[in-house]
Amino acid sequence: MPQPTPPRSPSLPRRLRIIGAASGVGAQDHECEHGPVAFHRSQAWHELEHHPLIDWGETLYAPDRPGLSPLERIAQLCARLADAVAQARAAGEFPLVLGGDHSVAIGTWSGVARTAGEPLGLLWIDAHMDSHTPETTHSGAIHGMPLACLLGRGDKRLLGFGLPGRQLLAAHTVVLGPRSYETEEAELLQRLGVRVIGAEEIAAKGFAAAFAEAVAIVAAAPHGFGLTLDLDAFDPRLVPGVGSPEPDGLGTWEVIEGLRALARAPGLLALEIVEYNPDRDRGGVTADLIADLIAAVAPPGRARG
Ligand SMILES: NC(=[NH2+])NCCC[C@H](N)C(=O)O
Repeated sequence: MPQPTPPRSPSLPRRLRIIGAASGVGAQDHECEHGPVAFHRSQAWHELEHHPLIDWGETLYAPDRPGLSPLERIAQLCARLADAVAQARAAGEFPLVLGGDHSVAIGTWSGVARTAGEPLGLLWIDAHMDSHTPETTHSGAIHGMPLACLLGRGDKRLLGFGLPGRQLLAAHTVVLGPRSYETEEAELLQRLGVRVIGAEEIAAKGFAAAFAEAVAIVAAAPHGFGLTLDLDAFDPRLVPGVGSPEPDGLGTWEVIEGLRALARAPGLLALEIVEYNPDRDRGGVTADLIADLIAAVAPPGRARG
């Protein structure tokens, strides 16, 4: 049985285990629940699955029993997801969670923090801030709340999957790319001391400089860090298959290049890609991008053929 990888060792090479988290119930429109299965069936995955160091572990679903509220369904999925991610890490593998709406981040990063034993750094790349609490949300949608939960603020039923209290160190958490948010969530992040590098600041200094600054902050977390990438961070003209498209956004190449560099950073513990909505995809371009993002962090390996 391989031993867990110590957090500060270089991230690569390690086997990458993909865990699908098929939740749509955190959003107003549930279409993202089809994301993991659609990607698993796509031509893009078909080409990637021959990679000798990438495996599809399993796909988890939000339970669908009558009488369960959306929050209870998300809580049950996140509990199982946290365990699956922790198991992958205990087996010495690198977990890559594919969502599903962004509420699944509660499970992913709770599982990673639990195995690290201490709160983490996290780079949150997104068009939104996802930092509402039940008291401040305008929509009631739980995919608008996961970052607040991971910082220890939110409904108690969503806070118990990892470390007691918080899963993240606010001082080593960065939100990169937001261009659609409400005042209350921006205020919470500011109060907690989370660095937010919004779309305007990125436009002013360039993506490469903004990304480098973000990585320097999160990678300085003493017990490791993660990356969660909401596909709606990209410009929907390039990446249409997302749950909550917002005008403008990041280019694809700059982020792929950034991920390539990040994959070599010591301390990167896991990766998450969320909000894939296959219903809105056009000609598979979003699935192709997901495959490119996975390939960017995968260890180099010869194809099994
Ligand atoms: N993961 C996402 N797509 N989040 C969108 C959140 C949008 C809005 N701020 C809300 O709370 O409803």
